[in-house]
Amino acid sequence: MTTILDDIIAYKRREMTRLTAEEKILDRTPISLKDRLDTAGTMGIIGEVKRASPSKGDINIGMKPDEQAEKYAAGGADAISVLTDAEYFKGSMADLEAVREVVGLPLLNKDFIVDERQIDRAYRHGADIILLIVAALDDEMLARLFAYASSYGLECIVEVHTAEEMERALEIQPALIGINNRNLKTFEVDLGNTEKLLEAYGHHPVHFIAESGIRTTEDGRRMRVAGAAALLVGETLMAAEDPATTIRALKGVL
Ligand SMILES: O=C(O)c1ccccc1NCC(=O)[C@H](O)[C@H](O)COP(=O)(O)O
Repeated sequence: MTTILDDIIAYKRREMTRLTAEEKILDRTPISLKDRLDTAGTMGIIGEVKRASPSKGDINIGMKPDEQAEKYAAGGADAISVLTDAEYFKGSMADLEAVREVVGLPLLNKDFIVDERQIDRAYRHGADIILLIVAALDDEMLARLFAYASSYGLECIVEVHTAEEMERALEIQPALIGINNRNLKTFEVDLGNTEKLLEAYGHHPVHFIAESGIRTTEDGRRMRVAGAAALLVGETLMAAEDPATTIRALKGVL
């Protein structure tokens, strides 16, 4: 049986055939999230701009990504994540650009990367960080895309959900590893996943980012105690009346 992740990746491969390779031009230095987390005294927060998702359907289709990101920045977010996939998340590269226009924070192009051309595009549209989902890539492709992103100075959040994926991620020695609490096959969310994986792997010299399902300051505290350096928060901030206050509360969890 195919999963939603299989469907998304198949769609991405088809989408890539419409993207042409462009000359690689290095005309800016990406902003580092790693450097920021190296010196952060509080929990790092990556606020996500998310219009819709496969698990929730429409979240806030009509929101203005630049205004949403400004609210996150006002609350002290350490980075902004923008979902750019159109088919499943109703995002776009225009959303990423709109956010780039208004914030000077590290900017994550959150998409399902299977091809170098997506990395060219991320850099051109102002991203500082890309996401590499271990479950979507074989070892050779993971290493190749990681090296290609690094050649632009882009950082990678290497995303894992299982111990096996963690082992594969550590092989390429990334500075940032995202642990997804959402099972992308079943959509089940379990914060215990970050706790379990950090108990086994938290000693590695990596900034671990707890992703998905963070709703309350108690959730944030759990992730901090487990050893997470940062939280990636989407739906909770999209639903918050005052996202800046929610971010301040999450930053202060310990
Ligand atoms: O959010 C989904 O439904 C989803 C489904 C399939 C693949 C990826 C998905 N989400 C991407 C993410 O990683 C989350 O948007 C991110 O971690 C924030 O999660 P949340 O705070 O629960 O919105």
